[in-house]
Amino acid sequence: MKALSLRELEATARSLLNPRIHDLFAGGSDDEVSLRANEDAFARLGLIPRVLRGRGEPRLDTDLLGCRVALPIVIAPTAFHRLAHPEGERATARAAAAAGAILTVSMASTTAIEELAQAGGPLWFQLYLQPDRGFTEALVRRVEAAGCKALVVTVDSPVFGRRERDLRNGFTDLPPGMCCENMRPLGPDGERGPARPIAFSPALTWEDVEWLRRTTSLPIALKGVLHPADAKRALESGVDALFVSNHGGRQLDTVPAPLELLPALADALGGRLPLLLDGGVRRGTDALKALALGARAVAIGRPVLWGLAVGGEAGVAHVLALLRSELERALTLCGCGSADDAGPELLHLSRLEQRWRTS
Ligand SMILES: Cc1cc2nc3c(=O)[nH]c(=O)nc-3n(C[C@H](O)[C@H](O)[C@H](O)COP(=O)(O)O)c2cc1C
Ligand SMILES: CCCCC(=O)C(=O)O
Repeated sequence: MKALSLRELEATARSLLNPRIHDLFAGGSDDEVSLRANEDAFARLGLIPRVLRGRGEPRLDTDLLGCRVALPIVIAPTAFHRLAHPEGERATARAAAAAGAILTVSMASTTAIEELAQAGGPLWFQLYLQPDRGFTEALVRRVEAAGCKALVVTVDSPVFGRRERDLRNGFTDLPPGMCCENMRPLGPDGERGPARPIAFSPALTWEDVEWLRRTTSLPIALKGVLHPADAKRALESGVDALFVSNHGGRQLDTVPAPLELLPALADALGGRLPLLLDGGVRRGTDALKALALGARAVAIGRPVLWGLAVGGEAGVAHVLALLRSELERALTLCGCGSADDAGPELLHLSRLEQRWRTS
């Protein structure tokens, strides 16, 4: 029986997964305050529909960083898909391609980027800038050659978050036979060396982003920019988009939900950069709320892992199909013909917030 919602799918995945793997996917850092905040923020924000607008069937297709996509829902980068299903990222890539959705391939993907490109769908590649610029540049060339359409540079990880579930469970490394395939340097004959560990560096600066800007002509999105002052700084570095994200509550704990930070970031940027949002998106109404507050698209992390765990490619296809139909229904119920029709007037802001936003 197919799950009727992402919540049902999550429960099924939990019953199927090894508890250590489930915790690795589900967990957040420290007290998991941010993890809980992400979903709560959507539940707390109400929608007030418009009626009798006659907009017909809503359209979901849009442009994201030069890619024409069938829906404003992107697959966020998540590590280690082969821990969820033997076909791992290959299954995810096929489901994304069939749905016309972008897959953001994690730097910690357990499948090589060249294999994922064979699925034929649009791919973005997530990068942790490595202190070894030579390695980073070689990886950028590799993902360019594989046909990736953008780089998503994660900037919220100057050090890895402390995930107490993994410490308790003793999860330290991938099992034998699995590694971060894109961390294996390619030799001159195309043979792959042993995988390097991913470095998380507190020494990175905007200059490193500007170096990357000079090094590639691919569009660059920065993932994990949350402060309006950093959003403005990002404009100067020549990047093309921002992911408003607290890394699914896995890095700095007690960071508010991205949904709550979105309005201030949208105000600071005044439309000069497209914003994507991830963290806690589990329903079409969640996606609609983010779009109404100014996001161009949302991204989903854990739901894809639940889909993979339950049904491999078909499971991920089901996740995308559920969210797609829920978003269509939510737009229709709000009297919107597309995301362009969805603005903050659909949101039930408290009196206090209304006063703040109009002052
Ligand atoms: C198991 C797991 C692995 C992740 N791996 C990465 C990663 O390799 N790189 C990255 O930038 N973000 C990573 N993230 C964060 C996601 O890209 C995304 O920000 C987050 O999962 C969104 O929240 P959601 O899971 O509530 O949808 C990971 C998240 C999870 C749950
Ligand atoms: C070395 C793997 C990094 C994955 C990651 O970013 C996460 O688990 O949140």
